[in-house]
Amino acid sequence: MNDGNDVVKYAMLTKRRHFIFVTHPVKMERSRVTGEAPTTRTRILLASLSAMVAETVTFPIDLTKTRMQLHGLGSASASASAAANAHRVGAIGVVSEIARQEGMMGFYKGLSPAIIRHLFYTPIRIIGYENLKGFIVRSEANNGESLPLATKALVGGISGVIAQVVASPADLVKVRMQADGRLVSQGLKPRYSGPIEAFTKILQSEGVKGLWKGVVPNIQRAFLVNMGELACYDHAKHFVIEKKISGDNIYAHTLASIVSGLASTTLSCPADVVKTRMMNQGEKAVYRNSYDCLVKTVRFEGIRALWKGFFPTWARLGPWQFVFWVSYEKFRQLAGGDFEEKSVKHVIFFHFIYSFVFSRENLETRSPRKKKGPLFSNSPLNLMAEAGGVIPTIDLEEVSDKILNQKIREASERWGCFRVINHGVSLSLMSEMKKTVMDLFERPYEVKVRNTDVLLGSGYRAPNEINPYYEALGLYDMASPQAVNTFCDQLDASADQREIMVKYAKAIDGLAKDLARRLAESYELPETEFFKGWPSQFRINKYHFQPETVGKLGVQLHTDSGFLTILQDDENVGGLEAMDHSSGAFFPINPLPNTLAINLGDMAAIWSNGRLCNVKHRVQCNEATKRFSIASFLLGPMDTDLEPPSEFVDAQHPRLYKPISHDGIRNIRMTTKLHDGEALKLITFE
Ligand SMILES: O=C(O)CCC(=O)C(=O)O
Ligand SMILES: [Fe+2]
Repeated sequence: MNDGNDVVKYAMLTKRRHFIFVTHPVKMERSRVTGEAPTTRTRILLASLSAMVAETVTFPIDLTKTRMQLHGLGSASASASAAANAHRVGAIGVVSEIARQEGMMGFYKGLSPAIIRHLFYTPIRIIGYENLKGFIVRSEANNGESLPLATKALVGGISGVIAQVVASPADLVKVRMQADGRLVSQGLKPRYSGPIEAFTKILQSEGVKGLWKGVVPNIQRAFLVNMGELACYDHAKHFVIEKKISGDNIYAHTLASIVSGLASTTLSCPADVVKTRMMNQGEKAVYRNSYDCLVKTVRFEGIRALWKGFFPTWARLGPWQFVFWVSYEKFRQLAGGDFEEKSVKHVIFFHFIYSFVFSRENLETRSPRKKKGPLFSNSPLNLMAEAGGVIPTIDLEEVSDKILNQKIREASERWGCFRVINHGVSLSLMSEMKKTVMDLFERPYEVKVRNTDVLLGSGYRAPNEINPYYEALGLYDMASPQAVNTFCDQLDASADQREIMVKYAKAIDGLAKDLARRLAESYELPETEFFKGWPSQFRINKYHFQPETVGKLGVQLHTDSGFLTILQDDENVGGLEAMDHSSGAFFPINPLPNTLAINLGDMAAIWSNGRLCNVKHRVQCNEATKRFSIASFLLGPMDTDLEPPSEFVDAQHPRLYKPISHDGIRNIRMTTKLHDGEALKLITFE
């Protein structure tokens, strides 16, 4: 069964009548033993089968990784706080949780879309590589000479690119179905019933072009991965055989696959880092393009930053390549004999079973959180948060302090934001304050500019070119009655307004400190007044939303730099959105009268050694109505460096951030323009 293809022509037959992978010097002639070699069609099927085996064997690793992210347990791309949480439960905890709650089959949810993708991607790149190489060898004058590694690398890269372009729709279907799985895990309805429906729906709603969304970063990665994988496997294998380290057997295949796993991880890691950063930078572009991102990452964080997340990537690529190559070689051996006909049929049968019969069983169709999980149990608080995609609401009059503290901690770790009711700030004070705020913005420009900065950016901000709909007034430090009075003087506030301001500042400051203390208590820390002497900043915001601003951003995606923010958001006009740090999805923080919204900021992530989530949020214009909000920030130590209490640091939770004051973190944010929490990456320990 030889279709005379080029690889076959130059491949080497071993004594056991099978071909080893691709061409090689010295023994380049065609075999005279049988002439039997797997045809292109057979090799496509064998590569598919091997990819299925590799995907099936290593899928649990991927699933564990995804689950860790869902738990907010971090990965290369998740936030630093998530990464820190990862230490707490870790991969072993997640694995045993899946096994306990869902049994062995729990490890294989979502396998089908992942396999479908490989049924396109892997055979194309493997057979593409083999055939393309055979073609080059044939056209070379020195027929029979080995190709240099660089040529192999190029051929590997090109094959990967072609495969990725063809497999892109399948890749998209896989990604969408996995995202669907997350919807299901949050109690929401999935969008697609299986891969076929996903494909047709994407085609209908997004057109043919929609099927190739995100193809560019993916082909960049495919180039690097395949350059590493195909060329290094090929080269390493022949090296091992030629140097007689091993014969052409499982040992050679194992050694070569280890080399290829390491090489492809090393090559693709920087691309992953750049891709993640580009994708996470939101509307306010920090990096102009991938190259700029690469340069800035190296400049600010050193060259090693490009290999952040090496281990999680390798943990998947390494075993995958090992299983793939060893099975592919084995199947090829078998295909040389009588096995072939039968195996082809088996492969087709397996394709069918895997791809379509199990296709509905996509990732996370049963929520891992339906039962009690170690990190984030399904307390009513959390179910509420997840079912409607709204942040948790916590009643501060909860009878049990212990339960209340626990709720505050859970919400702060998982979401980094929550609403509080029965917070002790009276409704009348809140509405008087709102009226005062609206009135202060009515002052003429000459008056408003008297509200000068104490700290950079603490005073008046007029609408400007970059942000024409946003205006703010503010003061530092709101815990000081004198500073509040100065602010009132600047703005010609009436005696009544002054009184309201002072009362409001006192109430909010008390609440902020109460919440901070409760957090410390929830971790059973001996030092619960850790925030003593920390200043607070106060800012009132006015959004000049108009019909033409609908859909635009009033405030860009950012984290608050301080420890904790209390926000009296507009009770009538929505638009505030927070990002779920584990999925990257935005969810609205809808207005809820008589409540306050709480955000955790950068200082909280530093203090807790990454446990608390510095939530990313933004304000979007949804309607053409003016919006007002009143934000109070408990900042952090001004001129002493903040370090996590020793309880947050141990062997499993190594120290994440270098000690820094609030002023320090603010300066980094200002100079690097990283306002979305990414500045913390610049102070991490390697
Ligand atoms: O206006 C809002 O609702 C949010 C404002 C905000 O995020 C901030 O001032 O830091
Ligand atoms: Fe904010």
